[in-house]
Amino acid sequence: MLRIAVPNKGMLSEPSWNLLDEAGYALRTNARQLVVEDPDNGIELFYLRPLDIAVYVGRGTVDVGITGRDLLLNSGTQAIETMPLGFGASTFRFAAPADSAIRQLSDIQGKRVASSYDKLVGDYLTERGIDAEIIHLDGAVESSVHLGVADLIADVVSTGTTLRNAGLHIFGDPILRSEAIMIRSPRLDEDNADLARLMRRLQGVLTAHRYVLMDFDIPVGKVSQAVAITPGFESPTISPLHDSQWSAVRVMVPKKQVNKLMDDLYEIGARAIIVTALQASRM
Ligand SMILES: Nc1ncnc2c1ncn2[C@@H]1O[C@H](COP(=O)(O)OP(=O)(O)OP(=O)(O)O)[C@@H](O)[C@H]1O
Ligand SMILES: O=P(O)(O)OC[C@H]1O[C@H](OP(=O)(O)OP(=O)(O)O)[C@H](O)[C@@H]1O
Ligand SMILES: [Mg+2]
Repeated sequence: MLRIAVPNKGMLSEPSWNLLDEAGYALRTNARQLVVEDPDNGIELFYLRPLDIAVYVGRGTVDVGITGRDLLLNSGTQAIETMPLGFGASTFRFAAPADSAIRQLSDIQGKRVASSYDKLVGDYLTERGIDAEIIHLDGAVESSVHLGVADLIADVVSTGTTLRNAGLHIFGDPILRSEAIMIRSPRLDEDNADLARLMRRLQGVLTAHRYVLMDFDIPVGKVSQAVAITPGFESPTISPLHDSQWSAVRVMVPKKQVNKLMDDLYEIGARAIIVTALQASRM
């Protein structure tokens, strides 16, 4: 059985549960359950603190886990990033008060930096030859400057609302671009069959979210032009219509491009263009 660690709370928890649910795995039925066995699907789910997941996976006591790239790097463990999961995108940034003299990386020298991600920030500064004091805080890091325990912060930024509310301004390059990822234990072979099946299932869900099925009719002489507009994953399905002058095309297209593609296809003569949502997929 494949042992999977999943966040039990925090920003990444609900999207993780939804992803596993859509991939057909059994979830816990109450918030006090710590482990769920799903023998029919060959997995065991462990609900763990997001911060701890890379520790378990890095030591190989759990085979794979869902976490954030920032949490993985901050853990300093041997767990290996395996695939991005399409949610939980954020950047990790330095920020200081608008009126502060701290405006670029070199200004951090000798200052106090508050963060929940000590190792990530410490490594970043050390690699750049900057010596600063890292003040560890568990959360609400944005309040630390106002409250006088730090001169600047390094924290997760998504919309930037929390920073704005705290009167802080981002400076310098992003320390990291993070998102939710799947990680695997260094003890688990890259081509392990159970891991490959899990990844195919998750990839199938992500594809069903990102792609739609498009059908349209097109004059036979325009098929090549149409296929150039919508090449699909491998190759579109082309079927004959009763009227021998026309073909029917079925192809998968990225959801975000649907309207532009319909415009382009219409202009070359496609008609009866229909778009259908995907319920599930296995690519
Ligand atoms: N606003 C956000 N938008 C996107 N991702 C976020 C956001 N806040 C935190 N994350 C991501 O969530 C992960 C941190 O999860 P964790 O559960 O420790 O913190 P949290 O979601 O802030 O929960 P809490 O602080 O309530 O315990 C990191 O990978 C981080 O990048
Ligand atoms: O850029 P924004 O969209 O405002 O989001 C970023 C904020 O979200 C997270 O905080 P969370 O709510 O998890 O609280 P915490 O600081 O206590 O972890 C993160 O730590 C930032 O504070
Ligand atoms: Mg948080």
